[in-house]
Amino acid sequence: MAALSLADRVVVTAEQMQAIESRLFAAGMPVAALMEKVAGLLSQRLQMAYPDRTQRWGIWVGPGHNGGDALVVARELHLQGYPVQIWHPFERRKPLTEAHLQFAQHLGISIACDYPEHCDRWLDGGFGFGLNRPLNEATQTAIAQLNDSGKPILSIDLPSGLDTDSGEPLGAAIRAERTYCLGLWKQGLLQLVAAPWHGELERVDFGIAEADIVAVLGPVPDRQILTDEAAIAALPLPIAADAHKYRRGQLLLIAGSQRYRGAALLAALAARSSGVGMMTLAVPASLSAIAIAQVPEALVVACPETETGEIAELPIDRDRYNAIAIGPGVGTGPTIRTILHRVLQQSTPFLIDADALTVLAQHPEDWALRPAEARTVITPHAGEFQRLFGSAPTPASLSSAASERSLILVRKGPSPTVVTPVGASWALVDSTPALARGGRGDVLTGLLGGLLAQTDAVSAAIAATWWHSRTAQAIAQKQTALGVTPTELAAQLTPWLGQRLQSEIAQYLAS
Ligand SMILES: NC(=O)C1=CN([C@@H]2O[C@H](COP(=O)(O)OP(=O)(O)OC[C@H]3O[C@@H](n4cnc5c(N)ncnc54)[C@H](O)[C@@H]3O)[C@@H](O)[C@H]2O)[C@H](O)CC1
Ligand SMILES: [K+]
Repeated sequence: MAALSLADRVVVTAEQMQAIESRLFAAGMPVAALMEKVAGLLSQRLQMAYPDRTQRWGIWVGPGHNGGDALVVARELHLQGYPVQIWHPFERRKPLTEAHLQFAQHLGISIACDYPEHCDRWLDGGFGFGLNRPLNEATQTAIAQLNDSGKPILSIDLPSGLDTDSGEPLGAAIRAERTYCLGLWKQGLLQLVAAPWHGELERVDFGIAEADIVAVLGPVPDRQILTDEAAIAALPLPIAADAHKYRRGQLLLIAGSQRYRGAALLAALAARSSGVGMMTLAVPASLSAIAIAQVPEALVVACPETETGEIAELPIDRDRYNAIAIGPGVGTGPTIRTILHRVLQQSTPFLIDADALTVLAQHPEDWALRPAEARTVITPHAGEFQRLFGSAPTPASLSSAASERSLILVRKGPSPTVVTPVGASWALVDSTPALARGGRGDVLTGLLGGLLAQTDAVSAAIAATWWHSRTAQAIAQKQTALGVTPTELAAQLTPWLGQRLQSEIAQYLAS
């Protein structure tokens, strides 16, 4: 696998991108030359992706350099024989943008001040990382016209209107089919709130020197992209030659209730795929027969159950586990809280999800039971995060939750993100919306729990997040998004990883 450059991995705020850009300019790179280079690369990409020269391109041009980029692309597309229509509904513009607008006019490209109909596709060069205040009404109307046109929109750098750091629309935002992020990943694009707007994400590398990135972000940047490289390194592979089932990790998975039987099975099947050495599966007694039938390698503990079919108590006396996971389908009754208390007080690495998170959200004082040095992982979706911490998951709220509670946190949803107590984070860029489906969280919990028994908590979180999202993407590619059932996901984890690691496995066997 080719080593990735720092530019592939880092995530920046608007301020950081501006600081990096300023270093390039101060070192002698002319602003116009950089725009020419970046927009030239983008224009080549667009010509490759959209070779049909009968299709008319609409180019929405804003007042700043995002608009300048769009004008360079407009010029190149025009010169390559595409019909091009510019729309520039702004009175003022930066000098470089003005120069490109004049040149476009000189070339005879049609420039409209009012919304032009009859474009087959739009390029959004309205605003990029320079957007610094809410959009006025006229611009919001322009964005609505573009979004309502029904034509595909491709955004330059960011969908216009999105805040570069938070990913929130500042009044309105372009709903892009694809966003070509320029140079470095912008933090806002990787936030949950940005998901409805950015479409497919693609980065256009333009060769920013590592020294300039390091000068602004430091040698080990806090916020990183969750790359294949990082995830594969985080897997508990290769397995040591002296491995023994007890040394390969022992997991206690506490899951299921009469009401939610499937959750326990999905989690257990996924845990099995993690390669965990031994799994003890604690379920209500009435589920034990089906659990043994489905996951014969698990040591199934049939727990006494409450009247409502939840686990009443945990008939396990020794703590010999490398990790404990609780949550999928356990229910939220008082006995679950008692079990949670017991596990919280131990120092065993602990993964808490689903119903168990609901119980904790109802009793935040229970967090105090956790020893400070113990590793705790939680995997909330946005709603669970809101209930637990009282705010939507944002870069700031995620890192303060992780540091205050000393948590390794996996924020589920689009661009799932792993956050650590010391403020490091890894965001997966292109997850699949096909994962938004009941039961997928149970699969993630099982997989992560199994990995947690074998490796450190941060590695387990990184590896599980990547593994389960990438497997889902592979299923969606073959069987459409409709085919990404949690059952199929659990079943495909191992085959997909085997296929993905074929070259690594061959190298390992040859060595
Ligand atoms: N990163 C790089 O190295 C390169 C970036 N390029 C492109 O340039 C934009 C950033 O350009 P900038 O001029 O700084 O900002 P914008 O184009 O996003 O727009 C700023 C422009 O708009 C005004 N403004 C801000 N907010 C509003 C508002 N709400 N309503 C109206 N006007 C607003 C502001 O005053 C400015 O005049 C980056 O995204 C890239 O696309 C380079 O071309 C290549 C290298
Ligand atoms: K844009």
